[in-house]
Amino acid sequence: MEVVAMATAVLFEAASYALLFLATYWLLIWAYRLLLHPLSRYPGPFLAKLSDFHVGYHVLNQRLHLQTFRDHEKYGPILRHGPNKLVFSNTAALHDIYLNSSVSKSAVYDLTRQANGVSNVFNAIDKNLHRRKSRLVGRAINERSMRIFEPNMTAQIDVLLSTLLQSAGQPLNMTTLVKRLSIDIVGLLGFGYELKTQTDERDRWLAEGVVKGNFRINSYMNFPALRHTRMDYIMGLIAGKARLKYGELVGRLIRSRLSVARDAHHDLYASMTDEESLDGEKPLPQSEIFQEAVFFIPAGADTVSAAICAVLFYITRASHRSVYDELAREIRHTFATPNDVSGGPKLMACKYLRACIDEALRMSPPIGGTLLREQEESSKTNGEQLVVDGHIIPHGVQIGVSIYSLHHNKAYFPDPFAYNPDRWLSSSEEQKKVMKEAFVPFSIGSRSCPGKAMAYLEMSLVIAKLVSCFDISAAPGNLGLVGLRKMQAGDKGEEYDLHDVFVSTHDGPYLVFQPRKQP
Ligand code: HEM
Repeated sequence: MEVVAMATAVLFEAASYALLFLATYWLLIWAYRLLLHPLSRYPGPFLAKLSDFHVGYHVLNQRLHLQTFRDHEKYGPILRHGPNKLVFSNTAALHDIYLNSSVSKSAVYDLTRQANGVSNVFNAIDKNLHRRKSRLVGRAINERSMRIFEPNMTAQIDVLLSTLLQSAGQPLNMTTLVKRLSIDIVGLLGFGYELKTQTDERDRWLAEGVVKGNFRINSYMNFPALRHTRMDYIMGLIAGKARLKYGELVGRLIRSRLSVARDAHHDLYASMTDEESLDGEKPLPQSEIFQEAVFFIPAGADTVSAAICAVLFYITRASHRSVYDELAREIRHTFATPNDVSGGPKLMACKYLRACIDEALRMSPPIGGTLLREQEESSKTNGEQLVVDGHIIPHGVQIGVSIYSLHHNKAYFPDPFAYNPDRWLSSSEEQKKVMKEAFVPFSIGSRSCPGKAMAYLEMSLVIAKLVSCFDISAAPGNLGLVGLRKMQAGDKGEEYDLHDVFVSTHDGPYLVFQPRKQP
């Protein structure tokens, strides 16, 4: 009995010492981060100075882009947003970070790799590896390739139009329909595969699966502790079933692609193995090519669908009636029927359409978070100094510009919460220059989006065809409010509600489509 009591007392004492040690350890770390850390003089939320919990909480809430904006409003253009992280909201920092050859993607991108460890163009941090992948992927989705791919895209958009014709007069959730459309398009682009989620139920779960996958990687990137603790297990469970299904689907896509000739489709696989494109280089191993094709699903589907739904949301708000009328006038004047809408000089000349798209991308950027970067290893070892917006950045500090905050910075975009396509057309040349410099939905520099040409083509074709084919209005009653963000006191205007999971996800708008009489 006595031995048990003694052992319990010893254990109790050991546990107390361990707790005391842990408490002292964390107190010292927090005191260091608060008072002595090289970033201690930078303003930011108290909790963010001590730990990643501030950012982690808002990441799990899918509202980090909005919180970062609010923190900028409170603390100014330079924000300490983690013990070792600085976030900016101005163009000087944008250039110093993203156009700087001594800066690379942050090591947090490593956390987005698949279990097999193979990297893709998005998470390849090594510059040489990235350059090679980027050249090959870029060729598959540049403007030239898009001209060849356009008939596939148009055929899918026509499926959407026929769905809308069949349900004319009913309120329809555009998030559901546009996500299916954009997934079907990237399936064709990546693998030459007809997923047919617009017309067939089988793979419709993919839309939700992509969101879960994005949520997981975004949580890891912003709150890396999740990756290294048992939380990973919980996150795995959240994404678990979807991940298995995803693996099964990818296997099916690859088997189907390999069962036909290389040039049977104009897709990423054909482009990346084309001798002319390779220009004497060795092709990437098949596993890597398919890794790129798989990445097209989150990269090319949810981004474009967020943008299209945002445009549809803004142009159908009652307060934007004049925007809708002007857009309809331009499209219907340029194209006699929906079938006449195609890529090329006429579509490019639709300046108001482009302004409507750009204004939606500004207010509701599909990737609105902070793309984290850090000083290159080689630059550190050469003893070079990294200077951002006049600040010397200590080695190892994570840096980035919050795209949502930049796009809502009053210094560049007066009245930032007003959806005003005209700002892109009728502002002074000087003001246009200021806005263009601060408008970065596709990011800038060597890691900017190679899918920009495809995205503009898809967004323009969808909006132009819809406006040409239908009279569109917001659904009546409460359904018409789905997608409207609850604004904070002081935010004027109406904004499309995006949930930040790296690539944003969304719901609504619910719209009603009335077919127009065609000539
Ligand atoms: C409106 C639509 C789109 C937006 C707003 C957008 C935005 C972006 C942004 C901000 C990045 C940089 C991410 C980072 O630095 O971590 C990026 C990267 C990328 N995007 Fe897009 N994107 C769009 C559409 C597309 C499409 C249609 C594709 C192709 C199917 C695509 C393929 C990629 C790829 C492959 C990367 C990685 C590039 C690299 O790291 O070198 N994107 N995109």
